Amino acid sequence: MTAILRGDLVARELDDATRIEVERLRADGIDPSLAVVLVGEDPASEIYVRRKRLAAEAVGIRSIEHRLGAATSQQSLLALIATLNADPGIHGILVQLPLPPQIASDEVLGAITPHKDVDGFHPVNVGRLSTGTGGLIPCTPLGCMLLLDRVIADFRGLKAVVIGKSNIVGKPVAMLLLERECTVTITHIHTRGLPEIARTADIIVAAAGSPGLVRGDWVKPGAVLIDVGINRIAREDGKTVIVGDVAANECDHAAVLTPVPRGVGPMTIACLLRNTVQAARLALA
Ligand SMILES: Nc1nc(=O)c2c([nH]1)NC[C@@H]1CN(c3ccc(C(=O)N[C@@H](CCC(=O)O)C(=O)O)cc3)C=[N+]21
Repeated sequence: MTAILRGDLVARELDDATRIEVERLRADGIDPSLAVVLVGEDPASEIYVRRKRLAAEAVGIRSIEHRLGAATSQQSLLALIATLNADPGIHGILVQLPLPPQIASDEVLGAITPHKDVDGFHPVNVGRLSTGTGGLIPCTPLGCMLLLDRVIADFRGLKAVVIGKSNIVGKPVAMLLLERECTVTITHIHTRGLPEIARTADIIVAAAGSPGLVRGDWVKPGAVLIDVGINRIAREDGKTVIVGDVAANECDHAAVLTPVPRGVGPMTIACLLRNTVQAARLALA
């Protein structure tokens, strides 16, 4: 029988620790503050930005939102980022993705000063992750590792298969698994023989953005499944539901599975808040 690893419950514990850290920072004269920049009116982004604001306020982090129109130029966005970089009262900066087509995301993400880059997407933080030299760790990959820490005591030598090669999840989570001395195979939906490769895994991190991709016969008995997928699909009754990348109903021979929703998603937000207090602590140094 599969153990369901509820990310929303683990996130709540993380938030309790973050709340205490916020109080400590306040006592040291720092009011941890997160600036979230939203460009355009993407409905999913609205949901996530709202969730981030509510979660930040619940732990005492000041959340400031900057909403720009969909036609905003890259230059105007870069000017706002420069202002936020220079503002000593702002400790974390997050520019909600995706951005409208006229804006080059990598230029924008590269413009955020690395010590305020609470997404961990800046090349400096990516480099620090790759070399294991500190820095801010991307929220979803960090959330995956904190969930795995709940069920795995010793990672050394375990076989991990990451499905998905995005800069946001696939590549960084593979690095974190490597740091733990797993043997890591990074795959993607075009990988030939993907089911056979997945079947060798003690740990599967499914981050391909492909609903129900990981079938039951891709999973060896006793494997641990981290489902990062957040796929919105329309049901027969026309309602939109969120499903993961794992065909959960076929995987009751797995040892552990994170559900979608209430799995990795809430951990992403909890780790954003944790990164924000880490960045604020840096401001004290
Ligand atoms: N610069 C940037 N950083 C991000 O971290 C970032 C982003 N842009 N763009 C969009 C993605 C997506 N993302 C999620 C956050 C929380 C949930 C989450 O809490 N999901 C709930 C369900 C939410 C719902 O009902 O839709 C769950 O899985 O239980 C999901 C997805 C952060 N993102």
